[in-house]
Amino acid sequence: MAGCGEFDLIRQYLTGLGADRGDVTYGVGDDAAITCPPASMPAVLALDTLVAGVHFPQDLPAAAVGYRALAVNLSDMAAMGATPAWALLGLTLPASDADWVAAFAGGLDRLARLNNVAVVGGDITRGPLTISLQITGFSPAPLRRDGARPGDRVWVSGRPGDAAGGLEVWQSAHRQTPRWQGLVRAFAEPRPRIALGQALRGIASAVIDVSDGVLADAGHIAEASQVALQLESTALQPSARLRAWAGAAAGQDLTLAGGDDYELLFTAPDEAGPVIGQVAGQTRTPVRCIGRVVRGAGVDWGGQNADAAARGGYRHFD
Ligand SMILES: Nc1ncnc2c1ncn2[C@@H]1O[C@H](COP(=O)(O)OP(=O)(O)O)[C@@H](O)[C@H]1O
Ligand SMILES: Cc1ncc(C[n+]2csc(CCOP(=O)(O)OP(=O)(O)O)c2C)c(N)n1
Ligand SMILES: [Mg+2]
Repeated sequence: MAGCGEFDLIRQYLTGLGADRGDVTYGVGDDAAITCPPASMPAVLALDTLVAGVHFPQDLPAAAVGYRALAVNLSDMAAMGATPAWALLGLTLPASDADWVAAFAGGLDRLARLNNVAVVGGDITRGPLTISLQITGFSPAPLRRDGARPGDRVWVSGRPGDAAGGLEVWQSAHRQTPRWQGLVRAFAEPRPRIALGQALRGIASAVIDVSDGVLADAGHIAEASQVALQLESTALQPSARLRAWAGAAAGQDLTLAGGDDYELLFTAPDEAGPVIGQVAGQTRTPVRCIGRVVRGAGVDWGGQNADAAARGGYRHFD
């Protein structure tokens, strides 16, 4: 790709991505970005890395890769009840492919603008295709995963399992089949639940985003909060479209342990039920009550200990 060295790529495709924010004094172009954090507001910081072949198929369209790189980080902001502000982008590319970078930047830019996030800097290197994105947000009262109490109800947004089903569709001969495009979109374009996360401040006792699978991430709340989560089998059934794709049994497994959902799993006191219903309406986010918090440890699903099943959740080194 003639004329497309590192600095050309940065100048042409990676400068000024996302929203124009008044609190960015200096973005791309110097050794570091300069921003102005709001006075005495807690900052919330996260970083997630996507590796080709591990977090997304090598041949996923570049725009979807850019979108997902930000979406998974926005999901961490959502789980903390934070408002995202600034992102740093670490891009490792096997070759200087200007078309790929342009499409990648387009997908990232679209979601960044929708969420008022400015990409203020980053780094670009040669190597196996990998995207690392660091995000900073702010929250007057960040939510955590360690506050679940016995008696609380457990809730989840959206339809866990659809994204893992969508990845299966993409990796099959049915990638383009119109009938399965809803599942493919659930994987390629997850909708980070930023509005829901912010609205849950002062309501939820614990929140986590579901990246590894519902059972595995429920286990993280249980462990951090030193409680047990009892999940109802009837409330965690595969969606109709996932059942149509995968069948009942495999659809159930994907729902519990597929991962890649980027939905919010949260707990809240029993009496918060009506206000959670209002929040769901106001933020236009489907939420369902899927169980309750009790004394003890671990996760149980439909009366069975789900710790073994949760190990089906994604682990990089097992
Ligand atoms: N290389 C690392 N160095 C320091 N902290 C890390 C590292 N990797 C992960 N963590 C921290 O471990 C915690 C769990 O990380 P992770 O499982 O990736 O969370 P999430 O699913 O929310 O992305 C987070 O607080 C994260 O910041
Ligand atoms: C090609 C491909 N294979 C498998 C998966 C499934 N997968 C890979 S990583 C992962 C879990 C989430 O990744 P992780 O790095 O643990 O994210 P984090 O919890 O840090 O947000 C899942 C479900 C995928 N997304 N893409
Ligand atoms: Mg992570």
